[in-house]
Amino acid sequence: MSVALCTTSHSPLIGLHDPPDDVKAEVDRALTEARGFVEDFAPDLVVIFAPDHYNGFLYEVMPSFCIGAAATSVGDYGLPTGDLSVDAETARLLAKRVLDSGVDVAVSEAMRVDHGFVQPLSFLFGSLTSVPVVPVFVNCVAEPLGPAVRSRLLGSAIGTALRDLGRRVLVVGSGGLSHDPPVPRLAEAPPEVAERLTHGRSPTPEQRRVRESRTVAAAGEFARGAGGFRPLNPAWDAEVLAALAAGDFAAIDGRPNAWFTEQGGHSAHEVRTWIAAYAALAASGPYTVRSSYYRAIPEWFAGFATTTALPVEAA
Ligand SMILES: O=C(O)CCc1cccc(O)c1O
Ligand SMILES: [Fe+2]
Repeated sequence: MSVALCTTSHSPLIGLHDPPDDVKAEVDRALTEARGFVEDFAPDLVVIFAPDHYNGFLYEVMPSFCIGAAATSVGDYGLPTGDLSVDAETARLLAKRVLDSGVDVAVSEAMRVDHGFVQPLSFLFGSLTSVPVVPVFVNCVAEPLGPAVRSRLLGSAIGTALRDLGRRVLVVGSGGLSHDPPVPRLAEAPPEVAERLTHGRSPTPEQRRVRESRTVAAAGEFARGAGGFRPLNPAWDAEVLAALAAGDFAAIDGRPNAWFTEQGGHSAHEVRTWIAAYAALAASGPYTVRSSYYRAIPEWFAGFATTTALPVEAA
């Protein structure tokens, strides 16, 4: 078996509210390089760790982690709808192995996923059905959150199980780094928003359109330095990227959730998906980062990074 990694920030504002052409071209080059890396590796299985933004996972039941044995895209922000080509048998096997390791992962036979999963999959593979995939949801926004170290243990358990599969597995992490876009929070939500965070899994197209145009408007304000949003934090982003590149999980394991929120903003918890993906890679031994791109892109409301990595002996 062999394993490779690609982690990338996502932003539904890509294509809807773009930065200047030179920045867009620079990101396009970085993403094209990542796609080339994935094509060269030619995975026969993709394990993707990604968050959700109250589209597929709501407070009706909010697991910390969930492995999907079937999954459908809700098609938020104009992204493709429809089923992912989930490798159900492998998903169920990985869930069993994760549970055996002592991490209480939930399972779903009907998972719904949003741009957190769909954007990297569409970008890296051109469709949701090009490669067999195991989707792994990591709760990164719905408080209360467990400690970040649990995502490392989840990733580590999955990486250990992957070693026995005899497959070519690409692990993907989707999200981060520092960013604090206007995702509602239950503790501060007025009743109608709390209702939506709990039960609102089927918004009308009009409700979706209104919500998404609010995100675009907020990104416009943020890019102009208005709106009172928490700034991006390139120094913190660099610190996290360096720790992951070095396999220095100890630098992150002991951090309280407040560290992520204070340094990177509420959505910075999305780096849990990167921690899980890097831990899955680390289960196959020492690794080396092959490419690492970073730029703070306020138009996309994101400290935006994309990395690729391989085990040392394969690099
Ligand atoms: O509409 C939402 O719920 C949030 C959208 C969103 C915006 C910027 C960066 C992200 O990672 C992200 O998810
Ligand atoms: Fe996100």
